[in-house]
Amino acid sequence: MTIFEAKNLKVYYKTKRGYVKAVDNINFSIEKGQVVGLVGESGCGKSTFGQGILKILPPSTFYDGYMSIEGKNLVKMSEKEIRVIRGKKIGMIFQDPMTSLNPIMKIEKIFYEALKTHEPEITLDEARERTAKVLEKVGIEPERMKEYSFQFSGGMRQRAMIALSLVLNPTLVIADEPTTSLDVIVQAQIMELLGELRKEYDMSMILITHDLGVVAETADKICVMYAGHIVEEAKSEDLYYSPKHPYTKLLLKSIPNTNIDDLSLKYIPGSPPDLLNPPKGCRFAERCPFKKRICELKEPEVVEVNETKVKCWLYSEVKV
Ligand SMILES: Nc1ncnc2c1ncn2[C@@H]1O[C@H](COP(=O)(O)OP(=O)(O)OP(=O)(O)O)[C@@H](O)[C@H]1O
Repeated sequence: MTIFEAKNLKVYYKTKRGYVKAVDNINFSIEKGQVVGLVGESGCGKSTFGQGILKILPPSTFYDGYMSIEGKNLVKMSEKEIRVIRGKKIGMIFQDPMTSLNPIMKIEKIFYEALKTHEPEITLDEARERTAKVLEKVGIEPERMKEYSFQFSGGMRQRAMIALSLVLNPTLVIADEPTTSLDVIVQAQIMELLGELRKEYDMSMILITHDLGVVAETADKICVMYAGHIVEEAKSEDLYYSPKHPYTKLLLKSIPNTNIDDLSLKYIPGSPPDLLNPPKGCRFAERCPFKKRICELKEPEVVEVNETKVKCWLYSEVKV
């Protein structure tokens, strides 16, 4: 069952110099219980997509196309309507836990406030009970709800934010770089926790990261974003073992490994195009080692190759 989908979705920032086309005509879907990784270099539009789903971007942001949660069109929803969805239907986990965990409120108060927004009748005792349960699930002793988030370690704070995103039992959770600020060991623990919770709650999760290595084990499907477009969409193992788009291939090569003898390329030369004025052809053409003439002239369509969707002229039937 499809939980969330986007069709020809555009999310543009309005600036004095024009529109920044951060999410430009993307198609995306996520099924119940599925984890979808959204990966790509910094600035490719991942966070814009994640935050655009919840419409927590500046009020001047332009939305067009279609996106829906359980069939309800979010593009057309008013701020009042979307407030009912935020937290309750769609939860969000940010890179910096302080975005959600107000440092001057005790943990229990933060959870109480979140619950009250959607369940105004809830009592403090009921909220405490629900908070205790969900804190336990993420490995935090319930008594610690009496503390402030600054008394927690980085990993614990991240766990508390995950608990906060789960307390309303949302259908979809969007996790935006949930482990970037943590050390490698804690990073692995948090990823493991997210994997366990996803099974237990049968929730769908969009996992946003610049690091393909992070989503390797957790995601069922991976979407690779480049300059506002999704350029490849494939099952995780297909993406790793049989990448199609030249950008995905380079991205995989740039994953750091522990082999000190391997001094091969660890970054992709060049930089992404300006999204105020993106090129009319393929947006990756300028950096692509396999560039053909058509690539700079015309935007490629998305084609399906062995169940992988790829937006690249190399796979097109059209001979040029
Ligand atoms: N408020 C804003 N106004 C104008 N442009 C913006 C705004 N926020 C982001 N952008 C631009 O939109 C594009 C996409 O940014 P976004 O943060 O979504 O990328 P990202 O892939 O999530 O990168 P990162 O991993 O660095 O967060 C970038 O070109 C960025 O400069």
